[in-house]
Amino acid sequence: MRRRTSPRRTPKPQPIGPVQTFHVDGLTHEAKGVARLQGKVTFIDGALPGETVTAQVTKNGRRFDEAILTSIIDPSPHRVEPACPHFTVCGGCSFQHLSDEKQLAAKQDWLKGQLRNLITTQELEPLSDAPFGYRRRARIAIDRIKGDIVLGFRGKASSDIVSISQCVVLTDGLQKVFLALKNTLVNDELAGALGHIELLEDTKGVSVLFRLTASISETLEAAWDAWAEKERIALYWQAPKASKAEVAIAKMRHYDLGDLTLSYHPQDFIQINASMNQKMVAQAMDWLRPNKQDTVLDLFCGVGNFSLPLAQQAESVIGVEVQDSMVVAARENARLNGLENAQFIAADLTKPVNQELFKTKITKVLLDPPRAGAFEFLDSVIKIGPTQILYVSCNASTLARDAEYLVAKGYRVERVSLMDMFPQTSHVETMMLLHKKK
Ligand SMILES: C[S@@+](CC[C@H](N)C(=O)[O-])C[C@H]1O[C@@H](n2cnc3c(N)ncnc32)[C@H](O)[C@@H]1O
Ligand code: SF4
Repeated sequence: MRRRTSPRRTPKPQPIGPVQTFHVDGLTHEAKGVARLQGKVTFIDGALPGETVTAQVTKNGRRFDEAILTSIIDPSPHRVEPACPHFTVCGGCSFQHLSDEKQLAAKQDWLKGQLRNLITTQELEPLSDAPFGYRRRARIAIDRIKGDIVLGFRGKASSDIVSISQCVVLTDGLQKVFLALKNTLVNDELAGALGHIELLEDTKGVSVLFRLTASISETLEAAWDAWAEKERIALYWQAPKASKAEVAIAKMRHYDLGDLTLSYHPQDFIQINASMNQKMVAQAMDWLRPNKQDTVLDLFCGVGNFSLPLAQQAESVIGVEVQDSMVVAARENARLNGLENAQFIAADLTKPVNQELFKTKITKVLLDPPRAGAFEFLDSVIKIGPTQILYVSCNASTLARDAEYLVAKGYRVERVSLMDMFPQTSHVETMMLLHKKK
């Protein structure tokens, strides 16, 4: 069986200087302590503001140095014991050494900086939930290091795969299946044919997707199908070079959202934090307050995560999504939930706009784009002229760019919320409500 070649590795940083003492007075977005030595900024991974630490420089830059922490002389009162044994080496989390309260405060400070041209008197309204056990989807990397099979995530300081025995941000269901999988897989020939593994938990239970990089025998496949049945796991196989469409479409997944049920393909986008998703959708409904006078345009709608709750309250909803399979799922979701007032259009929102969108009088727009933002579609939104725009963003810098444009074209920022979808990581989600100026 042929094994894939490993991607080029970023080596672990090595000390290049003596151990020195630093006083830390700031924190970067990636949770690095900021200190100054003879006027030069040094970023120290693992150090917190207010601490006196010793560290060794690993990289000399023109404007700043980078260093690794060697000891903490005077710890911050906000330092906590990381809940995960892999925290210092795994790249998945960056904030487990800081109390939950201070993590949120650090994210708020950072977000205020990103949105400094947009928010003046508005408070950043926080939305948060459980700090651990929230992640219902994960991609597990697999590698062979010194002859041993390693399952885990990419490292903090290097691109090597770090072997994981427990991951406390995963849901309980995924933590259990990860352990069962790891114990069975490490000594099995399937490991040599895997590119990565995707774990997913939803209302239907747990599913595992094996992404193959080499073909395997029917006997091996049957043995793993039997394992999955015994563990009550839905198993998906993605053959080498197979597209998403070739992964058993018959076995759609589903998740509940309030009194709605949404089906989706296991490789479709869904929000990773289920309980925060419930809260986020509820907040969107509360801020937009759709009513029977409203036709709402839900841009980047996925399988209808916002469109369906909107359709329960608005006169009608039009969802737009680039992936045909998700548009089909969204239509099916509206039908299964008895919502006849939601229609879905397949369109690429970075390309010239679909004229169908301008035929109906749209009163409110919800935007939930990927990290690149929605800049290409903003002139069309302005032409549509909704009274309210609700922007949900996973990238504060593209949100700032897009919102500044909307403000320049006649909208004002009404409310902003920092949604802590991924506690322990530096990731920040934002919701912003804009109103058309009179
Ligand atoms: C952040 S997800 C939001 C999905 C949905 N609103 C939800 O809450 O589940 C962004 C969605 O935009 C879609 N998308 C990405 N690029 C797009 C484009 N150029 N045009 C339209 N949709 C796009 C993705 O397929 C994905 O479903
Ligand atoms: S992603 Fe999981 S394994 Fe990695 S540090 Fe976070 S909790 Fe630990």
